[in-house]
Amino acid sequence: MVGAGTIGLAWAALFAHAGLEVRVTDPRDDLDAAVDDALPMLAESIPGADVTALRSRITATDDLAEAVENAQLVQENGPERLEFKQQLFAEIARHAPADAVLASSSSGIVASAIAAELDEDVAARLLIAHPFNPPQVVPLVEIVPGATAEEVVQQAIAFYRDLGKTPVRIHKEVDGSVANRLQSALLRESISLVQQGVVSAEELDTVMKASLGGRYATIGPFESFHLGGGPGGIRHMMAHLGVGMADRWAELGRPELDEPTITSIVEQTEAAYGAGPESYRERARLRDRKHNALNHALFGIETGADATI
Ligand SMILES: NC(=O)C1=CN([C@@H]2O[C@H](COP(=O)(O)OP(=O)(O)OC[C@H]3O[C@@H](n4cnc5c(N)ncnc54)[C@H](O)[C@@H]3O)[C@@H](O)[C@H]2O)C=CC1
Ligand SMILES: O=C(O)[C@@H](O)C(=O)[C@H](O)[C@@H](O)CO
Repeated sequence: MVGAGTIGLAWAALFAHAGLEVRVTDPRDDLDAAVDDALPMLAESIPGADVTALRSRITATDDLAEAVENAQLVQENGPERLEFKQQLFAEIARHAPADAVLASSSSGIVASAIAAELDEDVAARLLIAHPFNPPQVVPLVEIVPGATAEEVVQQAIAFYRDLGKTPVRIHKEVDGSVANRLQSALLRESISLVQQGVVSAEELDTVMKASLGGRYATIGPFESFHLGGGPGGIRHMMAHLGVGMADRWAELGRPELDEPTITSIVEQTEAAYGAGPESYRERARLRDRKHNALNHALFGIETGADATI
């Protein structure tokens, strides 16, 4: 595990819960304390996890070479800067085994860009394995190959599936892959509606949770449109509502994320959900309890070898 921040520590707890020996490396001077401080809340959000058992499988070291020297898979969770990740993977490749899978959690940087200066055999082992925060709760991992060898892609998909995740292979490298692009589109319109005074930030969240949030946890956008068409399905929906929906695209907002907008969104969000470490812990624990209950309900319904959420 390279990088022990929000995502790296969460991955470390999940990997450890799966019985893996995890070596976490990060230059932060409070690395051991960061692991010890994060584990109780992480364990609480992983059904059946035990803090002591997790900690026994996690070794923290500021020596990257020591951390990756025997790794089967390296999960990189460093700062979201291309040059940084290029240098980091060059160093990882120098010390990790020649057959190690090299995965980056990156939200928007593509594997081809990270591997641009790396040898072909290293690029063939490098891919994006992008989680959604928090990785130990949200099922999705977007598997986005670059010049990655097919057997490495398959190895990675199997690894994250065995971890209990829902890996989805993305077939083309685009900034933000799929989930983040969808999230960006939604946030853009959300900010536009709040900026116009149509709803407050908290009211928008309620609209989302009371409609699309639950809907898209159970059926996706296309199945939803299909079922919305009744027996006529998506064919009827396209004829019936498709044109109106397309016309509305021209009306969607393009807000500027300028200082007044940022201030308004921040003030409304903090007024609704608090701010600071204590508030973060309280809201994050609530988030994780609700999402785990949802996971249990959804996975409990669709069981069997080909269960998909
Ligand atoms: N925070 C989020 O919601 C999500 C973030 N990601 C991605 O995960 C990656 C990490 O993001 P966060 O955990 O949020 O960032 P973070 O800022 O919480 O953690 C980054 C960590 O990298 C460490 N670091 C800096 N230089 C390093 C080095 N040379 N070697 C090892 N570690 C080093 C820092 O000390 C820090 O602990 C990014 O690529 C981000 O795009 C992916 C999904 C969600
Ligand atoms: O929201 C998430 O968990 C992921 O989509 C992310 O990659 C990050 O939050 C990212 O969107 C921040 O820009």
